[in-house]
Amino acid sequence: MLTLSGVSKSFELKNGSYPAVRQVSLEVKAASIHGIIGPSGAGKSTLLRLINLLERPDMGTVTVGGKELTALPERQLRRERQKIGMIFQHFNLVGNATVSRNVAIPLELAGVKRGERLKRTAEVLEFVGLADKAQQYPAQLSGGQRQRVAIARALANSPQLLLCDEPTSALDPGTTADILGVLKNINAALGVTIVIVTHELDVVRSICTEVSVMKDGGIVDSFSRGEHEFLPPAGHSGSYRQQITGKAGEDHVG
Ligand SMILES: Nc1ncnc2c1ncn2[C@@H]1O[C@H](COP(=O)(O)OP(=O)(O)OP(=O)(O)O)[C@@H](O)[C@H]1O
Repeated sequence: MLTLSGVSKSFELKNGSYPAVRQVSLEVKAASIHGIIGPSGAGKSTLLRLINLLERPDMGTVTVGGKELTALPERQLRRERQKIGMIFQHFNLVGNATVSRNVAIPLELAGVKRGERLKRTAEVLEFVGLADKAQQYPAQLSGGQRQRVAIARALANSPQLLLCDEPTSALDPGTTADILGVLKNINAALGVTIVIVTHELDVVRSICTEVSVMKDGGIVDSFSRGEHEFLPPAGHSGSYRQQITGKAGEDHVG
């Protein structure tokens, strides 16, 4: 579904160049929920932004749904990007637009006609359980409701892939469980592949089917629910794999 091949990204700083992502190759299976975990500064968010080319890789290729995004001219890239939804830790809603308008923005950008836009907006708001909030403004909603609006907006153009950057880090535990339920449902009911960057091991335990561990810009370990059972939190330290599955892993963080 998604293939990264030898992808690298450096940032130019005053005192030289900083390699945030180094030579990452990664295969994300269709209809999986793929978690990317690792310590702060490991390059997780940068890697996620490289998938939809919000950041351009310095090297390597990004292929989504059989199309090599890194080879596309800008216009075609914009069209392909519409098939990739994204949500963020702080929701990134437009404050002076209603819930309904927020959700309709990507449809407007995609050139969808008004009638179809209204229909689709109502559909996705219904899907996330916010049909009754359509005419409210983001400031009138709770954190969990705002993230639901952001999810509805990300789903508006019927994406095949949903990228989630710390989607529950600003939410309390109850609301986190709620939002994870919505993401699980998107994956199960709509078959959308999900890539989720998180530093919360519980998020990985509760919804991910595959896990990549990042450290210093590279992927240092990967494992799946198929090969290991994910355990409830035991509170012990050790590698990320150890904390999630109880089995020794290849990273030695924590
Ligand atoms: N636009 C930028 N310009 C300069 N440096 C950047 C930029 N974006 C990220 N970095 C640096 O790249 C490194 C990786 O950042 P990134 O946000 O990808 O890490 P992360 O694993 O997501 O961390 P966190 O969990 O703290 O969000 C960090 O050292 C960060 O300071």
